[in-house]
Amino acid sequence: MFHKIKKEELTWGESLGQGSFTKIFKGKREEYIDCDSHQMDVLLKVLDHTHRNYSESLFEAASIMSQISHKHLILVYGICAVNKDNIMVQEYVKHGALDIYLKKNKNKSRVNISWKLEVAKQLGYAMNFLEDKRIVHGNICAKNILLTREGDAMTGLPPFIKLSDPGISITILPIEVRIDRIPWVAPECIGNPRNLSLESDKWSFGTTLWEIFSPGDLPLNSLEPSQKLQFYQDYLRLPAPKWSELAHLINQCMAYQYSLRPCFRAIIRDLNRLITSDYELLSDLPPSEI
Ligand SMILES: N#Cc1ccc(Nc2nc(N)cc(-n3cnc(CCO)c3)n2)cc1
Repeated sequence: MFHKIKKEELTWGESLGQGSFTKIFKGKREEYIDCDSHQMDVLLKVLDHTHRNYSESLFEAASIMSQISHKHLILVYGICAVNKDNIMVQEYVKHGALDIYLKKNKNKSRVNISWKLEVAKQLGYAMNFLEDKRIVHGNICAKNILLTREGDAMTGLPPFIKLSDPGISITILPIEVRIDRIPWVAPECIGNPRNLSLESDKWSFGTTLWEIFSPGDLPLNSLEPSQKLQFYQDYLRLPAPKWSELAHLINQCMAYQYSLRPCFRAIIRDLNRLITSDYELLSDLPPSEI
């Protein structure tokens, strides 16, 4: 399951925003290594009191991430559940969530094509690891990608990302939330969330690729819920990026027929082809032209 953390071990820091049904805070965790104490930066993900009924799902998310270890998966130290509070304690990732980082840096030369391809490839490695272990994540999106290292084009140091926990499972969330999460939630999961599978993670990966390469836009952000539903009923596609090979990979992942979606080994191979392809032609285009 997961390690139980005592409230006394934790010191609360600044609020860092919120996830779905959770608030996140920076914190410190006191821990004793060979009987002298160490203070470690942690991220405290607190379930909203109004959604205490979801605590089991938060614990399930913590448990899944605690059972596996991979360099591109977030490290979860454990859970602290005292009286009304349900808190997931995880490693503090220096640069926070990718969706916010992309918005803040959308015209910065640092966040260029090779930077984005490197991030996409690392996410592919994390997903391939989960696929090999038959573990469904269920909430792949740029908001759940955390940036450990920004990278530096000058020294050729690549960025480094970690995939966050999935949070409250889509399988217990109301239909309104599923519709609101179109186009990240795969079509087969809208009618019946129990269709959540390794294949639906591939769909979400495609949407996340679109996010990474869009200049900080949110896909279908301007659509009403009913229009989002119609988007799926009409088998529509996201606006294709100009880079046709990238558009092709996104559309393969976002195949309405889930058996046609490529495995992550194939996705990584295609990403490597994009990396070695003549994208130099593209790299002097402004990001919005990709
Ligand atoms: N300014 C700023 C700043 C904000 C956050 C962090 N660090 C951090 N570490 C984590 N382990 C998780 C998250 N996190 C962010 N958003 C979510 C909700 C969606 O998962 C989770 N952020 C660092 C700097």
